Amino acid sequence: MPSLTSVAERILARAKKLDAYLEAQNIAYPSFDDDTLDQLPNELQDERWALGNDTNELKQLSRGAAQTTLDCAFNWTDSLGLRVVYRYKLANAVPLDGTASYAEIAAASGLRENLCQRFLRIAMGNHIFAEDPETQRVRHTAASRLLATDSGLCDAIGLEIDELGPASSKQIDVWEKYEQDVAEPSQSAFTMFNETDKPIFAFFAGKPERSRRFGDAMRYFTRGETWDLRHMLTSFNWSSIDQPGAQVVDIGGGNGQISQYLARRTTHVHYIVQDLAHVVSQAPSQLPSDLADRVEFVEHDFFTPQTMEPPAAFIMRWILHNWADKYATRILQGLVPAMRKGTKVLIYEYVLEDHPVTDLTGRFGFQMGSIMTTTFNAQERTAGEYERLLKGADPRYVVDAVCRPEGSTMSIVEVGWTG
Ligand SMILES: C[S@@+](CC[C@H](N)C(=O)[O-])C[C@H]1O[C@@H](n2cnc3c(N)ncnc32)[C@H](O)[C@@H]1O
Repeated sequence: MPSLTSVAERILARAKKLDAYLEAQNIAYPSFDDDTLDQLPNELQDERWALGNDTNELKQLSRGAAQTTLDCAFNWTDSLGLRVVYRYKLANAVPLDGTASYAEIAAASGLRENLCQRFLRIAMGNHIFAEDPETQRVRHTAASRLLATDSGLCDAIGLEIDELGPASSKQIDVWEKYEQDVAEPSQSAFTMFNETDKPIFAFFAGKPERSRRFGDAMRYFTRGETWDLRHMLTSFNWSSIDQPGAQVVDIGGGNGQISQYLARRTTHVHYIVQDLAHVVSQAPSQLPSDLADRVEFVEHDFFTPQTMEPPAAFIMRWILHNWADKYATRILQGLVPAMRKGTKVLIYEYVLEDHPVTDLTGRFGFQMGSIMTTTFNAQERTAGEYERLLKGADPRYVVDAVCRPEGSTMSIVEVGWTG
């Protein structure tokens, strides 16, 4: 194990690099009032996240085994503080460039003054809001200001703290009531918590605001460079299938976002977006008219066998991770009647590392996995788990490559067919 000093020196070297850039560009050092590190160029953003990872390591080493584990156990109190802030819209009760007393925040939010004070002070422990030591008036920090001004961030936080986090409290009850390999989306922690037997999206059908928040939160989480669809282009050789007459089937393709993107970057391929009737009936109205002859929407339930001629490829983004192995197997078996030698299945998913990850940025996949379990009784998978899933669905499936391009969150599992 490196000495504390050597970890600290790594941190110092990274901090110096960031400071040097800020100084050269005349940008202020970051503070809890002004998150200037967002202005770093892409190549230094990696350095910034590495600084956070090293700092977290030093923090855990210095707090020690017992206290670090207790910190983990006490996380729920921070979550509760943030949930109170979110639910009572306390960020909107403080002027963006001024201050408010606890009594004023209480009057604006409807939360009792003593509760405002107690829970805002919990949030302040994480530099979400600050209190003037003399007047005890509350002002914004960079974080609390974002809660008042960035609706995407607010929805992302709301989904985690007010929807999925509370639902996860039922996870162990689900295993005890059903079985540990429960596969039904209608028997998830989410459904048990919400006292429904409807899977999440059917449940949301009667709840437009929760449904909107879910959609907007997903858009927030998947914005930015590492999610950019351009990574799809470098993770597979599209020119190998871009021939006259070629067809690509976008399984559960929703509004056809992936197919539209690929249609603009390939010349010949015709894209068939398959989805359920209610999606397929709406999606074509959002299709740009210049893509009308390249992208087609067809109703197809992916649990039923394909009846079309073998296409050049099937693509699936964010499909298999929503389903337990039992159902993911059926989805893959549904493709079999349209598989021939040369047909590809391109699974575009987060592919989980097959070892524990301790750095803060790399833990994302495991967090996603917990979300899939709580919500659908599903999971993220490692490359080995995809391989086993495919072989179990049909031994003629073969994993040709797993490619995660530099800078990409997502990977393509490229699957062939031995015939
Ligand atoms: C998480 S979304 C992914 C959408 C799209 N692939 C994308 O990456 O933007 C899952 C999609 O699967 C579709 N879906 C769910 N059950 C389905 C089924 N039985 N047959 C076909 N599509 C289904 C949903 O309507 C939704 O469009």
